[in-house]
Amino acid sequence: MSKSIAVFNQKGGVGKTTTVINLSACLASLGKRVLMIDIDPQGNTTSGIGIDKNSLEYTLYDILINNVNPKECIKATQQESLYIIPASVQLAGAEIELTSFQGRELKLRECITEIKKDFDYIFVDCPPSLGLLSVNALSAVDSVLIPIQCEYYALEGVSQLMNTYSLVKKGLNKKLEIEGVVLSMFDGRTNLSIQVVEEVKKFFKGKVYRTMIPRNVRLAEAPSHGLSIISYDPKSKGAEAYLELAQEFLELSEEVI
Ligand SMILES: Nc1ncnc2c1ncn2[C@@H]1O[C@H](COP(=O)(O)OP(=O)(O)OP(=O)(O)O)[C@@H](O)[C@H]1O
Ligand SMILES: [Mg+2]
Repeated sequence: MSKSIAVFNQKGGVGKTTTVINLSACLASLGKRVLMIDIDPQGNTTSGIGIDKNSLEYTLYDILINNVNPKECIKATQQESLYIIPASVQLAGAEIELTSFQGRELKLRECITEIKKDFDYIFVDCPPSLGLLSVNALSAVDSVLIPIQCEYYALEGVSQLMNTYSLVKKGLNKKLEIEGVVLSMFDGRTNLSIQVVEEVKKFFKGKVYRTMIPRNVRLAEAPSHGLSIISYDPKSKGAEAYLELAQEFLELSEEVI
């Protein structure tokens, strides 16, 4: 069994990268083989897991543009069973260079098809845009995981997000599903957070994970040490939450397959 998931929301700073790194690390700690693919030119997943973006021989750019074999680009991380295809700022150029390619929306799908059987889960960290890199991600995966930040305007942009999802599902990737919606940066002391939870649940019906990720300063600190939260501070509230999310994710995703 093998599943690929795009972590997608075109709104910036909602917790996509934090979720990719920490959910992947938790799943790896539970014995799964996990690959993260960084398709964001910001390269936050790459640096956040401790990889120096300036010392890379190959990145995702080389797979998409130079036809380098994906297997050559997979790097091990400090954690057992956790791997990454890194990104560099070169990817920003890929968005433009790809436009002249035939099958430009399907380059990442070709990549994932070649390596899928080597992993239990593949998570793709999308950039905060609806451009060609995000379309590549949505066209390549089995499902989409949507992080939503518990703040005012949380649902702003969700209709464009769902529109892009529907267009890709209708055209390029008919099997695409919604994996789940995760509420991030939750603060149970504020009415606003509680109100956002209600609204999001109303909008996404049964798709919202029971586990919510609290606002936790340790989660914000971990990437500057190049570590996931379970390596940086395994006793923190953030680590507890992502471990619980990993367990819930496993229960639900293995049910669907
Ligand atoms: N639960 C949390 N508690 C505290 N800080 C958090 C939490 N989740 C994310 N952050 C912080 O909020 C900022 C945005 O998070 P993150 O980078 O994961 O969002 P993103 O959606 O990937 O952003 P972008 O759209 O720029 O790629 C980061 O500085 C991150 O460390
Ligand atoms: Mg990010």
